[in-house]
Amino acid sequence: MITFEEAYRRIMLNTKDFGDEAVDLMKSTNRILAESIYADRDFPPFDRATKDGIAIKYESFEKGIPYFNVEGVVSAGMPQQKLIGEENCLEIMTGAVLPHNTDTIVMYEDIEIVDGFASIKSNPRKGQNIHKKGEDKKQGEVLLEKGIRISPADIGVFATVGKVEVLVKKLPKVCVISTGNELVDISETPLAHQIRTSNVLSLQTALASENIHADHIHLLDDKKSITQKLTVALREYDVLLLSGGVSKGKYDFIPEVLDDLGVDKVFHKVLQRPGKPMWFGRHESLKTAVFSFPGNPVSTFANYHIYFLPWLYNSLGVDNESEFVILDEDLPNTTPLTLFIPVKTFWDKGTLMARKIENSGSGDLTCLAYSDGFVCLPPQEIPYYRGLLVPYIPVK
Ligand SMILES: Nc1nc2c(c(=O)[nH]1)N[C@H]1C(S)=C(S)[C@@H](COP(=O)(O)OP(=O)(O)OC[C@H]3O[C@@H](n4cnc5c(N)ncnc54)[C@H](O)[C@@H]3O)O[C@H]1N2
Ligand code: MOO
Ligand SMILES: [Mg+2]
Repeated sequence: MITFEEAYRRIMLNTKDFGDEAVDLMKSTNRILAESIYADRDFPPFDRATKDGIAIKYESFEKGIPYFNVEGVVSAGMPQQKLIGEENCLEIMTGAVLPHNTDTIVMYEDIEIVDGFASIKSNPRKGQNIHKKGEDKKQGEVLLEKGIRISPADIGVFATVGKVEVLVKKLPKVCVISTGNELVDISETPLAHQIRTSNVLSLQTALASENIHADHIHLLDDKKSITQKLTVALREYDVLLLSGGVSKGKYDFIPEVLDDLGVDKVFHKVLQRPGKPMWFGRHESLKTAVFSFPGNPVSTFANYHIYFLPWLYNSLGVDNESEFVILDEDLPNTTPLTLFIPVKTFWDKGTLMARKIENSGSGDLTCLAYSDGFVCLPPQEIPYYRGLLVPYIPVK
């Protein structure tokens, strides 16, 4: 059986670029930007008033002129105006273009206007209250780098440069597949020997937060129908995420059927808990990636985060930054397995700490609802002790 590190390495050797696509900017949040965004003009594009007040020529103030004749009012949205008399002023509003022949703005709070004449009560500085053309960015400068995850703030940048559509990384077409005769729909009342399906709903929801709207197929424990449905699914999707039917049981047909259908096994079973019977493979000609997660709910959920998400991010060209937390208690690992322990994190004096969520094993799905990630503890003779920094896989 291979180690977790080896399984992870093999998964990362099988990532795939799904190409790029143009999408409406309003639908691009959380997608990965596939082009760099440049300033189409200087920012700001003109000398912009930053205060409501009057625009003057500073030289006139320096000369000691006591009253400035108000020539008119300039508002945002007006083309550039001109101060005619150098010793006069123009009232100006925030966002307006600085008029010709002016170089300084004095805000209303620092002036008094009586009968069309403004007097200045403060001591203005030459050039004050003006956001200079090109001060933020020059035309042609990179505003956003290719490869970032698009945030609402980035939408504002797209809008300001007129990017109605942006190029983003294409997402894979994903199908989540549940298996098992014991599973019934959530709308049904299960009989004593049945349970409601839950794993695939968690997976679909997790995928939705990656902007992936996955289809769902259910497979009964019957080899013939599994073969038929997987034959179609392998052709229709880029990625299959299966849950269950992958262990040693008499009805765990998945590895066998995948093999029959020509999916090349990259590995089956990993020295880890939960999630040991994990199977991963790829169909050479169809290029479908198959993640077959062990059916116990914690195993499916953990392995989605441990293997699938890093694979997805890598395929999309996103940096997969490692995260760490500090243990709030001693956690030994005397097994030969890498343990992924569900934890609840909390901040303590600026440090992110993690405390184990007690659970009765990988069938205990309620523990997932109380945790917000897994700590990763590879086999080690001495116990992991309180205060130690350990790798952390946040649940997304
Ligand atoms: N002889 C052995 N038995 C088992 C081993 C082993 O190494 N040798 N491994 C155990 C481990 S670890 C796990 S994890 C499970 C994995 O089993 P399968 O992948 O074959 O999954 P199933 O048998 O189909 O189901 C297991 C368990 O999970 C429940 N389940 C499955 N799908 C769903 C779903 N969509 N929603 C909710 N719950 C689901 C299912 O009802 C079972 O209770 O094998 C151990 N056995
Ligand atoms: O890995 Mo199983 O996931 O231990 O129950
Ligand atoms: Mg089984």
